[in-house]
Amino acid sequence: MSLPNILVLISGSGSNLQAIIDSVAAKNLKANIIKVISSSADAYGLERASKADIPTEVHTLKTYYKDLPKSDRPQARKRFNKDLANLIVHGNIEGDEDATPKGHIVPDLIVCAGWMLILSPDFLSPLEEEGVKIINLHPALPGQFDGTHAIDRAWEAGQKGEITESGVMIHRVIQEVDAGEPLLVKKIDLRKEETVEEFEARVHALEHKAIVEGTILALKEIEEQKKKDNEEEEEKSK
Ligand SMILES: Nc1nc2c(c(=O)[nH]1)N[C@@H](CN(C=O)c1ccc(C(=O)N[C@@H](CCC(=O)O)C(=O)O)cc1)CN2
Ligand SMILES: NCC(=O)N[C@@H]1O[C@H](COP(=O)([O-])[O-])[C@@H](O)[C@H]1O
Repeated sequence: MSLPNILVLISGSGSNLQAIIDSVAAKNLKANIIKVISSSADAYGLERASKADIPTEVHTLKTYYKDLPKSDRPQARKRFNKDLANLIVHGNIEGDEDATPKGHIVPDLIVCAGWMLILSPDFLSPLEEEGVKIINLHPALPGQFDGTHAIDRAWEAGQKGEITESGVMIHRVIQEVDAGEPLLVKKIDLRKEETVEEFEARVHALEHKAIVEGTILALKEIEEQKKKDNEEEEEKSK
């Protein structure tokens, strides 16, 4: 039985990518990491991937924005998303099916592990058509602090006594940011006496568990769906 293939999207340090790499190496997470794509050329996660002999690509928005007037940025961002989808589905940004590199693999699952750009329908729709599932790690509870700087926002709310708990979640990626169905939610208590750095360290430790468990859950769902599809095909062929 071949292992499922995952592609990881990152933008920064890649500590969650490292948790996935380590879990694959320990054969806890039974999957192939076929590629890491970073939205930043400076992401340390690229080094983590290279050290693990995982192919990497850099796909930066600023490359598309270069020398453009701000009024042209929406169109450039549309192109950025389309090209990223083509890169993942066809192995080239043009989407040229005749130029798909030999041995190119379309992932079963994309894991957003600190990918810090909102993915538009120009990306989501082609991947959905290809049957590729996408999950995201977000350091907050469902509906609590969508978007960026969630850890800082949770800590500040805790300091004000507005909340007593936060958490991390692995959720399906839909157009509405951080609003996709959660696959996994892990809660964490907020402590008044704690600095934001101390809280952040506890959140990251929780993330590193959640990203592995959430990826395993997503892959299990994919495998179960594939089995069901195969059974339906067999029924039809009788
Ligand atoms: N369509 C979706 N795209 C993404 C989702 C999602 O659920 N749906 N999750 C995010 C990850 N994420 C939080 O978990 C997140 C990351 C970044 C942003 C954001 O506002 N990005 C800005 C740029 C911010 C910056 O440069 O500091 C932007 O894209 O313009 C929101 C949520 C991944 N994508
Ligand atoms: N909204 C998305 C978001 O805030 N993602 C956050 O980016 C960090 C990536 O760390 P890493 O690069 O060390 O894995 C993580 O804290 C993750 O929750």
